[in-house]
Amino acid sequence: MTTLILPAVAKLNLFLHITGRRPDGYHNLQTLFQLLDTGDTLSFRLRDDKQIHLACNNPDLVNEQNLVLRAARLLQAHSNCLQGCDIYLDKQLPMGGGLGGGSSDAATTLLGLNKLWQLNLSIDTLAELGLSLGADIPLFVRGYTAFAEGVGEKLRPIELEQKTYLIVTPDCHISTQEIFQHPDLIRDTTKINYQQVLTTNWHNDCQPLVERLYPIVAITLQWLVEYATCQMTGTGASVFAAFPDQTSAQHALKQLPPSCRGFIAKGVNQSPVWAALADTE
Ligand SMILES: C[C@@](CO)(OP(=O)(O)O)[C@H](O)COP(=O)(O)OP(=O)(O)OC[C@H]1O[C@@H](n2ccc(N)nc2=O)[C@H](O)[C@@H]1O
Ligand SMILES: Nc1ncnc2c1ncn2[C@@H]1O[C@H](COP(=O)(O)OP(=O)(O)O)[C@@H](O)[C@H]1O
Repeated sequence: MTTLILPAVAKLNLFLHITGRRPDGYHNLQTLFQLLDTGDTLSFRLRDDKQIHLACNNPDLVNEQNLVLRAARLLQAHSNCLQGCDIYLDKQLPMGGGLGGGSSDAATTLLGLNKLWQLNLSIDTLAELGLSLGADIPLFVRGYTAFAEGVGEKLRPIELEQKTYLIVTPDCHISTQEIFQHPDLIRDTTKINYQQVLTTNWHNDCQPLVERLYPIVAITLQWLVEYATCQMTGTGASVFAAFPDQTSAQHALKQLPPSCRGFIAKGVNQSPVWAALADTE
């Protein structure tokens, strides 16, 4: 096998509870990660030399900070691999929107190159490598909808109804770091256990602060709530609502405020990257 084309799907945080702050400044959280069926696509082509090249439909994303390149270089160094690759990233997901696109791209890169370079590293090892690059990456490496604790790396799979979601991203960029460092962030929510996940009050502790700092997010939620119960994902700026079917989601999407991007996606219990990897066997 010398080429591989794999999806890198988005996630939603159906709830995001912040339960404390660790000595290293990171926050302990409890979150319900819902994987979606929609996202970016990555193509990998094997090289016989050690070079790793990235191309992308958005040229601004071609730089050493891109999580795809960082993941590829980390894996190559970790495994002392003598091969390289050409990677093409077809970027479709809004960036910095709380949808985990960058993390998902990184996870798909780890999974894809583990296969292409025939490294046979375990999923635990790939998840650990991923965690050193970002808190959300283990989720996408493991590839199942999950209840998460710790910084989001302690994952327990959970089967959820596969609902249709409308995801709306207002035109603003929110830094995850800014929100976590803010003195007014709610960081003392009572912990729940796995048995309480489906019955607890689903909310996002970052949402009140983000609505205050970025009024465009509050306005977007006010627009969406006219159609369905809605919430913010991650540290924003994207918001989402579940709809009973595709038609009603389409109806709301057609009325989207001009400054927003929106798309419809289905919740899935397993990441499509696993089916795509299985197809290559
Ligand atoms: C909170 C979540 C929920 O999904 O938000 P989104 O990024 O998706 O919006 C994620 O776990 C974010 O994951 P990720 O975006 O990978 O965060 P990282 O790069 O690891 O961290 C960015 C910065 O946020 C802060 N941070 C992040 C995660 C965490 N549990 N506590 C923190 O305090 C740290 O200051 C860190 O330097
Ligand atoms: N492949 C990538 N796709 C998107 N963003 C990336 C990528 N690599 C690095 N980044 C950086 O990571 C930041 C967060 O990206 P993303 O994962 O899309 O958002 P979030 O963490 O809010 O869900 C972006 O603002 C960008 O600077």
